[in-house]
Amino acid sequence: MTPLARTVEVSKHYGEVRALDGVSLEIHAGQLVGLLGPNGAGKSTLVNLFVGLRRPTKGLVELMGGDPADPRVRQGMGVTPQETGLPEALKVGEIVDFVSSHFPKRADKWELLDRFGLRDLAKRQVGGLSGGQKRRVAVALAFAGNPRVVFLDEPTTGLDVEARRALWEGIRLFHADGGTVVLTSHYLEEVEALAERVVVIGRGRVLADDTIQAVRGMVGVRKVSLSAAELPDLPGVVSSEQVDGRHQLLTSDSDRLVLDLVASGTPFSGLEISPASLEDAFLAITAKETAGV
Ligand SMILES: Nc1ncnc2c1ncn2[C@@H]1O[C@H](COP(=O)(O)OP(=O)(O)OP(=O)(O)O)[C@@H](O)[C@H]1O
Repeated sequence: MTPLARTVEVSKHYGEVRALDGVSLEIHAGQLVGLLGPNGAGKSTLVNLFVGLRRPTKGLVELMGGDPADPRVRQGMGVTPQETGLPEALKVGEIVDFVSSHFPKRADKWELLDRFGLRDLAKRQVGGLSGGQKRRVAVALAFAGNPRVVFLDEPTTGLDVEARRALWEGIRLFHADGGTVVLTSHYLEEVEALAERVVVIGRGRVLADDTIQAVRGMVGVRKVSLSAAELPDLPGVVSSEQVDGRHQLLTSDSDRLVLDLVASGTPFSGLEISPASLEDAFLAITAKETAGV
């Protein structure tokens, strides 16, 4: 099956900065894909390449079998960039009319506003909206041309829990109708709530491309912290550092680590075990990858 969007061995450099490094990815029709990664991982760069806002330094990017910079190809695509500016003097309904008028297959305005819980704001001037309301309008606009595929770069940034859920619902409805969605996020919870497939990006590379369950297992590392003069080599440790005189070890099997530590006879104190942050988990995946595990 021809992918709806794909990159083949794509690299993108900004001067000395290598934002993407040999990324090959296929997005198929009907998929809801989450691009997950820490700050600076390359997620926005990848989205910008897919939607034709940037050109790759090396490699191939295709959207619906064509060049993403081609206006005919772009008609089938919707995007909400990470940062958007909306004309403050226009009303929400007017902006929807304005944007959808650029597309041959425009979405029904009221249906679109309902989908994203925006009907009550239709007659409000954008300049008077809260940051979260503006963000919801910006995301809804990605759907104004009845696209086949939408790219949403951190769609729920700055939204409270209720607004986030309303937005997720709008995205789910589009997907349930057969639409394809690619969204970026820092939050595993967000990707978990929406996506079936997760692509973990780190330092410009694809670190994992799997189901949400598999990625959750991969990032299910724990942080074991303790005080000890010196630690022996412990199996299963993916990274270790000293913070404020304490050892901090990341492992996917903290029970095993503690048993090995006790068995080694090493004196220690102040043992604490906590779930690792996603940031730590990414580091762990990166460390595994570097070690070729
Ligand atoms: N226009 C630019 N000029 C120079 N460097 C850039 C530019 N855009 C991005 N970069 C760099 O490329 C790398 C990847 O950035 P990118 O914005 O794609 O990451 P990201 O995963 O979207 O991060 P975030 O989650 O913080 O938005 C970073 O090191 C960033 O500083």
